[in-house]
Amino acid sequence: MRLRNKKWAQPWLENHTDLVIDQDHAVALKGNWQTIFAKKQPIQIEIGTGKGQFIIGMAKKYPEINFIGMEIQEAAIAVAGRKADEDEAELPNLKFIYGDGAGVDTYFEKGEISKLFLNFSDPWPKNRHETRRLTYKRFLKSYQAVLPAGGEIEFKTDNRGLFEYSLYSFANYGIVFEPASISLNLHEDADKMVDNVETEYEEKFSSKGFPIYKFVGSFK
Ligand SMILES: C[S@@+](CC[C@H](N)C(=O)[O-])C[C@H]1O[C@@H](n2cnc3c(N)ncnc32)[C@H](O)[C@@H]1O
Repeated sequence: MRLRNKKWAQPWLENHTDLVIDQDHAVALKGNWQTIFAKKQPIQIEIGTGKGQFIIGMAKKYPEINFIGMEIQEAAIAVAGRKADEDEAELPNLKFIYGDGAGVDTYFEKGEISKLFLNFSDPWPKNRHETRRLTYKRFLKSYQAVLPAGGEIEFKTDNRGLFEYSLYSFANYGIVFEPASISLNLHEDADKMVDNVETEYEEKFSSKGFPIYKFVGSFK
């Protein structure tokens, strides 16, 4: 997803550095993320948060967890941040990082994050772009570096090719597959939908009748 540049984005981000943290500040916070939240509680992150619908929904639903949405595109992170800022709910358990998911291990210490979400990541279907996929082994290595042993990764997509590739990538990396952790049509699975928080892409594709694939696994 490429959003058009937005003139207001850069000045807005400069005025909201307490909510949307830039890469330099994120590196400086390594090991001390609890200090910027109102309450000391587990931190979960989404990489590629887009316009923020999922992470804002999670922050509302689970006030006992701190959430961070990470996004590489300026226009998208500004839309997400502004949406959270203008929401009628106070969300002291939500922050954003304007940064690259590849650098996640430069922002967090091992165990500082308890769970990681990847939602509708860009599929990069050409073989020569494999290294850009957020489920490529280089990314998995950096996720493992910030999660505790047994830390979970949750992945949703509408893209069957990316899903198949990612299952191989997870298995090759040694991510543990729990029983019943794979869904090939999430929205037809009432049990798994109970706790589901929809993303923008999920809403768009599921409303057109496309199946949504979901994987939950954990690092050793
Ligand atoms: C297809 S959109 C999905 C947005 C949202 N998660 C959803 O499900 O509606 C993928 C998002 O991932 C972001 N992204 C891609 N590579 C990234 C990276 N290396 N680090 C952080 N964000 C990234 C893109 O800029 C884009 O906003």
